[in-house]
Amino acid sequence: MGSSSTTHPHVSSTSSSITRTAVLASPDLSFRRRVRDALAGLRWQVREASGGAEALAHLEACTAEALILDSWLPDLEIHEFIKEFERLHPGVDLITLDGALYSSSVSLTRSPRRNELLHALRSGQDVEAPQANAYHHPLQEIPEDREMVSIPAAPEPKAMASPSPTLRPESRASINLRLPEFIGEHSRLLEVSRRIRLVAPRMTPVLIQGPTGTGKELVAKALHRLSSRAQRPFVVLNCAAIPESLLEAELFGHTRGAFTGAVQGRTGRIETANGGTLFLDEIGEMPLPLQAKLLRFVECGELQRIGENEPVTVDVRIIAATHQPLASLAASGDFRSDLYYRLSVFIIQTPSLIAHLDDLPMLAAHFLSRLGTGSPVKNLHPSALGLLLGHAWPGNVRELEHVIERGYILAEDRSEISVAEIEFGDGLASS
Ligand SMILES: Nc1ncnc2c1ncn2[C@@H]1O[C@H](COP(=O)(O)OP(=O)(O)OP(=O)(O)O)[C@@H](O)[C@H]1O
Repeated sequence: MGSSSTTHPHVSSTSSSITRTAVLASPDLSFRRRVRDALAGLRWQVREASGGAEALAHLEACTAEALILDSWLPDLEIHEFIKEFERLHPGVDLITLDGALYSSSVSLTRSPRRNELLHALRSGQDVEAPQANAYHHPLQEIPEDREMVSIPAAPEPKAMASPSPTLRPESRASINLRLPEFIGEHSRLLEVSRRIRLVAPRMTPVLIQGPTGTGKELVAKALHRLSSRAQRPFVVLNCAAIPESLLEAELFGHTRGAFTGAVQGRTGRIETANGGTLFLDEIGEMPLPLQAKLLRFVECGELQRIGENEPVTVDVRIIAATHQPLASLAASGDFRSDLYYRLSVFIIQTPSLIAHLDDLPMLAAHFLSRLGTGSPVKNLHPSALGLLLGHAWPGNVRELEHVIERGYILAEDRSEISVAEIEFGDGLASS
């Protein structure tokens, strides 16, 4: 795409006929294309990756001399990605874009290729001279021997909620790193991320099982975000929150006058999710007669709105979640076993907080830093942390999130949350 065959004026004779390879990891397609074009003129071959797993796969498959890394990756937590990269590929140069200033800076290992790459990146983005050491890099763990220079902003700001690229099925998914939104390093949590990466690009139905507040909805959203359906709707239906009498109409939709009170027609959640993902939360609460109708839809992709004879074809990926032992319910006849087998082709189990209690300090710090946005971050006094570590956590991570928020508010303008500010779900102060 528009690559130039002329040598860049800023680049010396180091630009030879030899083709070198750089891996470029960024979810931003237009940024990748700009950098690729800029480097092509300097005989750099660029292998593009939309996520971290794909970048690691490229690095394994080719002899790359540099990795150019965006400030955010959709599938891997960036600090851990960098650590893994440096462990596996110590000889490969790393260029990182600064997230805080929005890609206005890069850090780069010192190497003979440094100037050439920098000039190429700048030429692709039409910028001024570099300003050495002009910013504070947000990635604390980047070694200090990396030089900081400025390049212009390229990618658009990325938020977790924004559409992100699909993981290609061939992306290496078995790497033992977590997705950015999952805080914690316990092997059971890493397994959740691994499974999400493996199954997200596929149509396979997924059943998410785990106690309340363990991140089942977080898993469903990540599956959608990393699928080819990411730009299409993600629709949630909590089967426990809607009265049984209304659930069918909510799911399948109805025509005007289909039943008493149906003063106008309504599109059901399945149709609303067309092209995207339908997340059926608390599927174990779905009444048996409705399970039969859902099974029909799962089997043939057709549904009938209440009051209408013609079936409608809808294309949705179904993700279901439950805190109940669905296999036991199916065995006892309280849940349709045929539907159970249809929905549970791939199971992701979210662990209770007690099962990964070592992650509690990290999770608490994460929630505190989120609460501290725009104001000084508060810390937990060691005795308050000890109290948290001794709690049973029936409400899991959600309960922790709420306990931290209460403590944060109760600590008023103090920078430390003490034992006195730790209140568990019963609302009683701990002391
Ligand atoms: N590993 C984690 N890292 C960061 N946040 C988490 C993690 N696990 C859960 N959370 C947070 O905990 C809260 C509860 O998560 P979520 O709603 O996904 O749980 P759930 O299992 O679906 O709960 P329920 O069964 O009650 O619907 C959310 O704010 C979510 O972001």
